[in-house]
Amino acid sequence: MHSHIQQLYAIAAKPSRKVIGLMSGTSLDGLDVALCELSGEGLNTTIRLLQFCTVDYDTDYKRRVKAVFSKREVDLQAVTLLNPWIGVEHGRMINHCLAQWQLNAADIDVIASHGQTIFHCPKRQHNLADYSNATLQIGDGDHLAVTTGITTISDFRQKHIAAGGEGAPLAVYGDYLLFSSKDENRIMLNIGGIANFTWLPQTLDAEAVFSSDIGPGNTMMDAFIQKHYPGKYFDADSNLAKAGKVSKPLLVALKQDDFFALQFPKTTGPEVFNLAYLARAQQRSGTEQLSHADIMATLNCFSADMIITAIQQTTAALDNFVIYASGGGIHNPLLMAQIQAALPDVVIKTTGDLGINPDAKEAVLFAVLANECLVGGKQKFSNAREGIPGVTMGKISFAD
Ligand SMILES: Nc1ncnc2c1ncn2[C@@H]1O[C@H](COP(=O)(O)OP(=O)(O)OP(=O)(O)O)[C@@H](O)[C@H]1O
Ligand SMILES: CC(=O)N[C@H]1[C@@H]2OC[C@@H](O2)[C@@H](O)[C@@H]1O[C@H](C)C(=O)O
Repeated sequence: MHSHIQQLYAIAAKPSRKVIGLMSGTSLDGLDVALCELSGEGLNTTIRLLQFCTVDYDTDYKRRVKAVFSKREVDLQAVTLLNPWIGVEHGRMINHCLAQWQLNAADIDVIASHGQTIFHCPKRQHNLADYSNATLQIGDGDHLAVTTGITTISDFRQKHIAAGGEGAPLAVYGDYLLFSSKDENRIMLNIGGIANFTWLPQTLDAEAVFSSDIGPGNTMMDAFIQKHYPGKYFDADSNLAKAGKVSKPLLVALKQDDFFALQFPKTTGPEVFNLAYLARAQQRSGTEQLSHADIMATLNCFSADMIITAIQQTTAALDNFVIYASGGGIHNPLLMAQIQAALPDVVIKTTGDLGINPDAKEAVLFAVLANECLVGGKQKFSNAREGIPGVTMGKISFAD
């Protein structure tokens, strides 16, 4: 047996594994690094979040990635150069975290890397008969493995697409395994650049659970701030949005998109929900002259309303469910207040109440997927009807 396969075998046979989960999302704010200890597999998975940090991207990093991020036309050389460059940069960031945590590469069993999505394109978006659902994450796993000296599992989304899914959201796989409960119906709501949710009925019925994107979370608000307030990245504490007034005509126009009429599950990204989308809605509604504050108030309300509608559609016949929120949007007080006001009887907690720091939740998800890649498979979780194939995801890169 090759020593690398032997090493994987040994890791899989351990009573518990130390996995670093990585997530770099659509907000491009930083790399979320979650050191997890996992044991078991499938519904018997147990996890402890040992360490978490977000390594902020500097202006130069953001500029490089933004040059190719969610754009139809880019410099192909830039994409080719960024693929290994991001792998190495993420590797260096992990090395920095390990030093801070006073750990060595040898203390870690595997890294689980999401990479950086630069384009997400389900079939209904490109509409080209010869092509399937497609998504592209860069930040190559081999470069991460060599830079850190740690076996790396990466590029999780391609298998999902190969097996019939849209490549996202993958949250359902981790949420179902970690957060399903016989005691209550749960909505796991993640408000990142794009908002998504997982429905976890207390029946634990694998055929009924699903996750779906909802629409914009922070992405349009962030893009607006970055364009009009150079040097700022988001509307801290919703201060600008709070100073404005929601424009009803603009809000109505923003909600007019075929995406919202589609059944769950569905996926989207900043390729759709961006400043061009806002400009078209302003033009249609004759609201080009609105103040920045009014536009931000309206974008905030747009994100909140679509989240509220998605939750109401999913839980229509139920009043006993709890929302567990995560993602950067939970730090946006106006957004959260609007959701709570529309669902006054619903308890909104965070994944912190379930032992997982809400800022770390997505990085933790990839650690769970890596654990499933190594030791899972006995618990066949799938729902082909909902585009949730029962497959193992991730590609393995060795460090030498
Ligand atoms: N204090 C705050 N006030 C308002 N918004 C905030 C605050 N802190 C964070 N945010 C929002 O959270 C965003 C970061 O969210 P997060 O890290 O979940 O994004 P992501 O992981 O890139 O997203 P995705 O889930 O789409 O991949 C920021 O860009 C900002 O919009
Ligand atoms: C293609 C892609 O990177 N999608 C992300 C993005 O960020 C939020 C939402 O859009 C979600 O669909 C997904 O990430 C999470 C981690 C997921 O797959 O569950």
